Amino acid sequence: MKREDVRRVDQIAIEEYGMLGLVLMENAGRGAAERIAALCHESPRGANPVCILCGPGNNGGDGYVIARHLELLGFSVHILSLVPLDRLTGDASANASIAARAGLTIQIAKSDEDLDRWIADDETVVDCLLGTGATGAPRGLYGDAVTQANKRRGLRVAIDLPTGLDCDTGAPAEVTFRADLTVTFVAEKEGFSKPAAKPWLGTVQVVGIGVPQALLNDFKVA
Ligand SMILES: NC(=O)C1=CN([C@@H]2O[C@H](COP(=O)(O)OP(=O)(O)OC[C@H]3O[C@@H](n4cnc5c(N)ncnc54)[C@H](O)[C@@H]3O)[C@@H](O)[C@H]2O)[C@@H](O)CC1
Ligand SMILES: [K+]
Repeated sequence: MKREDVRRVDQIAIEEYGMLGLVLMENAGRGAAERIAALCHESPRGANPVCILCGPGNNGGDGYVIARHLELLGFSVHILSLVPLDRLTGDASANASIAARAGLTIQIAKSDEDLDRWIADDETVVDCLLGTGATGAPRGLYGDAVTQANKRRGLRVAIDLPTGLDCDTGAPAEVTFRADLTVTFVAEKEGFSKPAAKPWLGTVQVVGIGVPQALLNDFKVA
């Protein structure tokens, strides 16, 4: 599915079907947390604790939901946000605020040194940095975070798509998150089928976010 179409599905679910963005994000985050937990339990590299890297948009918002559900599933979780929480908006801000009030550990990384210090070598790293709203190669601290994550020995899980991968063309940026598992929402993104994308995706699992079948049919999603 093309980036534009998958974003339209979210938009139509909200604007025409009256679904709440928060509900879609909850479904996305909960589904992803369950897949991450299953992977950690079955893989010898599946470490607990889990480090969740959160970016500025709704992909970051998914990360706060994932953290809350992983804690409920018995994981020790910490969140590294690349932006101060007061810069978040909408559903991402709401979920960050819930996570903060719930006492989840949230650190704000301001430099490459922070990232180096705070991402442990053997923990599972979850990439909620950039999703379908990304344009171009990861800039600044986003590139640094991907580089640091790729150096670690633990499992890596990308949420919706690996940061740095162009989801329409499948072309990786010079710095692209190298996932063992990509949990993607609604449908596989168009670029995932391209040979260039394969080394960055790992196993791909699709998680539904609860939008009605009628809407999926309009976009020819099985
Ligand atoms: N209601 C919805 O729309 C839903 C969205 N979902 C999640 O939301 C994601 C899309 O969220 P957004 O549209 O907020 O987009 P992103 O979360 O991808 O964030 C986009 C923002 O990141 C920054 N950015 C863009 N390119 C960058 C680059 N190359 N380097 C550094 N910073 C960059 C810009 O500030 C941009 O506004 C999806 O991938 C999915 O994970 C899910 O929660 C399901 C529901
Ligand atoms: K991501």
